[in-house]
Amino acid sequence: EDVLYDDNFEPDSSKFKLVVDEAKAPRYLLYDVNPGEGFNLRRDVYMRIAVLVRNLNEDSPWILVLPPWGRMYHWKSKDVGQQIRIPWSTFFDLESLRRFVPVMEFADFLKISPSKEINEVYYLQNYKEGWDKWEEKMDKRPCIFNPYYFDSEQDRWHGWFFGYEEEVWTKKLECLSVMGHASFLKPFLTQNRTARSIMLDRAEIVLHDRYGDSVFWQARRSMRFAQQLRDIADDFRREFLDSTDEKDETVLDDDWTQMKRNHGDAKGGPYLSVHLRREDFVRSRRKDIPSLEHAAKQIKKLMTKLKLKRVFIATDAPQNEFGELKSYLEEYQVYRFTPTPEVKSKYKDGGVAIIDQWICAHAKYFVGSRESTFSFRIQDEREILGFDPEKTFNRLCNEEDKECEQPAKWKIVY
Ligand SMILES: C[C@@H]1O[C@H](OP(=O)(O)OP(=O)(O)OC[C@H]2O[C@@H](n3cnc4c(=O)[nH]c(N)nc43)[C@H](O)[C@@H]2O)[C@@H](O)[C@H](O)[C@@H]1O
Repeated sequence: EDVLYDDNFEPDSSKFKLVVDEAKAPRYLLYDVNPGEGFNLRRDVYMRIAVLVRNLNEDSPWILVLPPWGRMYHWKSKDVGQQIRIPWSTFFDLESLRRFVPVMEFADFLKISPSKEINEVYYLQNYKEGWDKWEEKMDKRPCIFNPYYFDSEQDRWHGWFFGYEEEVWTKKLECLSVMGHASFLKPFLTQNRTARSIMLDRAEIVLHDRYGDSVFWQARRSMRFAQQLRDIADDFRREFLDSTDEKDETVLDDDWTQMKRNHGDAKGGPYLSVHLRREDFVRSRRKDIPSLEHAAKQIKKLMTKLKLKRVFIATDAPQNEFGELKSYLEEYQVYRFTPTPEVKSKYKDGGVAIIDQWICAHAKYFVGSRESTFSFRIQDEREILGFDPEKTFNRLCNEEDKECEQPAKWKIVY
């Protein structure tokens, strides 16, 4: 059964900054991440793969196929229907992504591959025996764990495939033990000339090529949130927090490639923003997560120091915990974003998380939670907007943690 690719399909290629060799048909790189990982770690994995695909495009055209969002452990809302097969355009601005690397939605990939086959799937894994010395290497190995299942009648492998498990399949599945950076896979991918579409599952196994360099930041800057979500967050800022881009000096350039800010350019709105990570972190990071009362104490101290009246709380806490926190902060105006049923059903838990992040990104001062990638992504956003790092790289501490070491300052590089 041949895979019928439409070679003329170019997803809005006018925006590509990359020179795509017209003579060669593009190839497709797909990826997925360990099901246990949350939204913001997945965004980090996207960056690793986007840098790889950009690197691949230096030699021949490759398109990164965006893995639909879903089946996320933290996305628990029951009132919004099943949270699977969510396209990237719900959350991100595809035009911005395409200024860094050619991307297409998985649903569009399926349209141009009617047989619904992904030619080859490589399930990445660590080395079973562990390692003494870190060195870049990869080897085909027996699978340590294999979540795919084989249909011997049809000679096909099936698996989750982003919620398309009924339709999508592959003939070839292999496990690859890898220790290395994302672009270490480049020779493996380019020397394989037969497969038009290749998927890397468990892509979080590979590392960033160069964490924190200018290419890393280009990938990060390209991940602009969808306009519709930014609009909802901006309306909330205007209505409740006396915050607009003009006043706060956070106006965005339309094209991120043209945008360059110095630290301190952004002033931010007259409120403190807090990312208070609760839920599973309360149990799994007992030493880091403060009690609600102690969180309130730290918030009060900041409010006094910064002479602010308003505080915005982004949190995954249930409403009763939020109520408790609020009760300790009676002298202040305490806000939480609560979506209307329409917004919730349209944008779901992921969209609400983004709205929270965008509001946090625009405050005069931000304080987050230790080792939460949700807080990290807010920090990067503030670096892009041009805040003073002192007003960004802060965290709440547990009452027992007397040192209260503050987060590393990963400053933007252009
Ligand atoms: C246990 C670990 O937790 C790690 O979580 P961590 O880094 O905080 O951050 P995330 O990877 O984003 O996962 C946390 C999820 O919880 C929800 N959430 C957390 N904080 C907020 C908030 O302030 N507002 C809203 N609206 N939602 C929030 C949201 O769905 C978010 O994607 C994962 O990345 C790891 O993969 C792993 O699962």
